Amino acid sequence: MKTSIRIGTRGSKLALWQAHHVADRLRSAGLAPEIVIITTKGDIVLDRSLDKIGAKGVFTEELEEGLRTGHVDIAVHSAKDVQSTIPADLELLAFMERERVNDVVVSFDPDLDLNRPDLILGTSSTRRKAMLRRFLPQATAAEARGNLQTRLRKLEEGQYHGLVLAYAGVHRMEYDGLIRHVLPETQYVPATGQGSVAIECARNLEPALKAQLHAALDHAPTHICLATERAYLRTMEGGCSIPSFALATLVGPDSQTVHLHAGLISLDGQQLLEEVRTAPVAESERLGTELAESILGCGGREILEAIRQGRNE
Ligand SMILES: NCc1[nH]cc(CCC(=O)O)c1CC(=O)O
Repeated sequence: MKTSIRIGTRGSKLALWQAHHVADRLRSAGLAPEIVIITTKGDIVLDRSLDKIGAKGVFTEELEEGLRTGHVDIAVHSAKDVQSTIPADLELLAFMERERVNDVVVSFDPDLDLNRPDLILGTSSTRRKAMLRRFLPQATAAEARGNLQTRLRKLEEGQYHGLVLAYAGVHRMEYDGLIRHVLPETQYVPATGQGSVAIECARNLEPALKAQLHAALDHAPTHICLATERAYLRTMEGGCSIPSFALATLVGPDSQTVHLHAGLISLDGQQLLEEVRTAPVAESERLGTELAESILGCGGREILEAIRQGRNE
């Protein structure tokens, strides 16, 4: 069996951190990893917000093409950026152990007060914008696209008082010193997959190699949680640009119960639909699907329809 593994990744600093994290694990498992940088549409189109370029797969398509042609053996993604349904000839082989899931506010102002009346917070996520409108109605949510470094430069230039970002990315880039507030995950529920790294491969990759990669990279509890959240997202039919959220955790004496907190918020923050349900681990995907069906049936469909109509104007 071959031991050299070509790892496909985007070229951003965060993506490269993740690819190196994978490479380290593979080396420990006796494999010889090599990192191959592949540029995606999401890296090139920086002047429009994600919901306008059609967020579906903007960070993944070119990587997936590399898996098909055999140019790379595996592709590394932030799990949050992976579409809810992936092409039939590809599979998600592993989810790596999840980081703290929270959103955080970073700022150069050590005393940043989230309740100041003129607060401007930068974010590019529809979920975060909607949540800010609801939970911090006095604040202005301003568009902040680009990679972490670009956003921090805009922050430094004074375009915002703070940025709302995933703890995971901030921590991986070693900007922990700028974290002023950790937003509670029970209120600012994170996006599906936030904080985990996903490994994708072609279905027809050599089975023994797949097994070895899975053993080296997969974290079983994270995998269960992500499968639950992804089943939720798939049923929500939205991709990453709709303001849905889902956080699964394992609870109970033997971590044999999945606890799912998920929902949908209207863009103006006025309507928040959320539910908490639990199920045995063996029924985790059904839990995700059923919770999504419940949200859709209790007004979620109308929220999604309103968002779609707004976008098409
Ligand atoms: N959509 C961009 C993106 N994709 C993954 C992360 C951070 C790492 C993670 O959530 O795993 C980020 C930046 C952010 O949301 O602040």
